[in-house]
Parts: sequence; C-alpha cells; structure tokens
Amino acid sequence: MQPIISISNLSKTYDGGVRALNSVSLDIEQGEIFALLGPNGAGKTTLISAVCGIVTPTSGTVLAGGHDIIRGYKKARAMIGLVPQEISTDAFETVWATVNFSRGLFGKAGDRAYIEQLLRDLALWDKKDAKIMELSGGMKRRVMIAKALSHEPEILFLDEPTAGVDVELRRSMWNLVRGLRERGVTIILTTHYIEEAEEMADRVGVIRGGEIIVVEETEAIMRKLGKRQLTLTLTEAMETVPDALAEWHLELADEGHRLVYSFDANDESTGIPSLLRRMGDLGIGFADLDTSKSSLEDIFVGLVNAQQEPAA
Ligand SMILES: Nc1ncnc2c1ncn2[C@@H]1O[C@H](COP(=O)(O)OP(=O)(O)OP(=O)(O)O)[C@@H](O)[C@H]1O
Repeated sequence: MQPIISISNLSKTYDGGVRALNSVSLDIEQGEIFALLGPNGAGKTTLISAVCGIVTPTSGTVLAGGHDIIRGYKKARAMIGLVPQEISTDAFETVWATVNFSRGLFGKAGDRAYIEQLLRDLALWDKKDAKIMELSGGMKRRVMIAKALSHEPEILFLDEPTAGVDVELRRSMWNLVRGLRERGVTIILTTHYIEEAEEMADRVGVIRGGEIIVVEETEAIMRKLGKRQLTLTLTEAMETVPDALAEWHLELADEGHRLVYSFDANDESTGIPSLLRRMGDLGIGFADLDTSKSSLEDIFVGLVNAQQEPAA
C-alpha cells in the first residue's frame, strides 16, 4: 500500500540561518500511530509545520494522500488535522461555534450530527455552550483536538499532546488517540517522553539536530533500549537467521557476516551459553565475539542529556 505521507529530502533553513531540518525522508503508513521523539529544538515542530503547510520548506517534497503539499495544497491540507502545541482559539467563543467554524474553514458543509458525535467522544458535549475561557486546561486541549477533527481528516498531527498535563489526563489522551486510530485515522505525535512513545506508537522515529537518526517499530526499539549486544563474527556468512535460533531474536549485520544478539545484562540468565550451545549443535562457527552497549542506548542517553540542557 502507498504510504499516506511520503516525505523526501525535506530541508528547512529559517531566515536567521538555523537549519532546522536536514534532508529528512520518512514514510508514514495509513492507520499507524507514529511517534516523533526528540529533544528540544530537534526540529519536530518544523517537520509537522512543513507537512501542514505552515512552514515553507527550503527544499524537498511532501505528499499527503498522494497530493503534493505545495502544488496540491488544498487537497493535501483537507486530509490533515493539526493539534498545535499552543492552545490558540478565541476565548470568548463557545465550544460549539469554535468547532463548527473550523469545519467551515475547510469549505465543508455543516454537519450537526458529526460535530455532536465528536464532542461526545471528547467528553465535551455538556460544555458545548460554554465559552472557551470557562474551560479547564484539559478541556481546552480537547477542544483543540475537536477543531483539528472538525473537517474529518484522515491524518491527525498532535504536537506534544501531553506536555505539562497530569497523569490522568495523559492516560485519557492516550485512550482517545487509540480510539481515533480504531476509526482509521493515521496519527503522528511528537513527544519528549520515551514512555509515551512506548505506550502509544506502532513506530518511533528519533529526530535530532534536524535529522532522523532512527526509525523503527516500537517493540524492536524498546527491546534494544537499555540492552547490550553480543556480536559474533561468523566463519561463513548466512542469508537468513535459521528458525532454530528464532527464540534469541537475532539480527544479521555486515551482509550476513555478523550475528547480533541483544540481551539484558541484568537478567539472571542472559541466554548466551544456550545460544552458543545451539549454534554449536547446528554447526554454525564463529571466528570472533564482542560485546558492547547497543547503539540505540547511546542514542537515548544522548537524547536525555540533550533534554537536560536548557532549551534554546
Ligand atoms: N520561526 C523560526 N525562525 C527561526 N528559527 C526557528 C523558527 N522556528 C524554529 N526555529 C529553530 O529551528 C530549530 C528547530 O525548532 P523546532 O521548534 O522545530 O524544534 P522542536 O523539536 O519542535 O522543539 P521543542 O521540543 O522545543 O518544541 C530550533 O533551533 C529553533 O530555534
């Protein structure tokens, strides 16, 4: 299936000379929850803003549902809902008027039943006649989500949906996002929290210094996180990992010349002796062996350090 968003070699240099994105390429599949993880200033908001047509890229292309976001702006933008980091909406308007107005901006005919259902799903129905200024912070955030969904987009961007919110609201946001995905909406969220990415996302992309440094399935990334690696240099290269070694979740590297086993050094049983025994039984020889910290752990340690630096 064609990716719902296809980003190719996207770069952005702001007027002041800051290169916020450096040749980013990324495909998002229809129906997935994708978390973009990275420290302050990594380029997350710039990337989202470029896809949503708020920031003009310096170079590169973005397709949303097959439409170029510049040449086919209207069609591309109609597919996208954006929940920005900042709560920005007219404080004196009612919830009902705010959400209906947003739908109108996309040239969509009014649909009372859809908006009612949306407000019910977001637990805002009993607040429909309240002015935005009368709402709690959590309710205001939900209004921002309702606005973003008002025109029935297929893709939803959430820029740090849970920054600064309490644990309860964070959990209810997560449930909400899962519910949207069940309805077929593709979701891209940015976050500083590894935990949030772990809880929510099918895939995680790590961005740092305007570059995507890793994109991987969440399960795989979490398996490697905090782990060590045993690398075995094989006497004979192999094309695939034999089924008899499946339980160790091995990966091949260096064109099949190296076998990499990720393990938790704190575990009572690392699984190394049994792995080596099984390899012996299968007649798989190795010429050298080496253990090291996984590079992903290094990436995340680096990320955490960068987060601790004051924001620019
Ligand atoms: N309008 C702008 N003009 C000039 N520089 C900008 C502008 N917006 C962002 N930048 C710079 O671009 C870089 C990337 O910023 P961006 O907001 O995309 O990062 P981020 O990953 O979303 O950060 P945060 O997690 O703090 O929201 C930063 O160095 C930032 O200072």
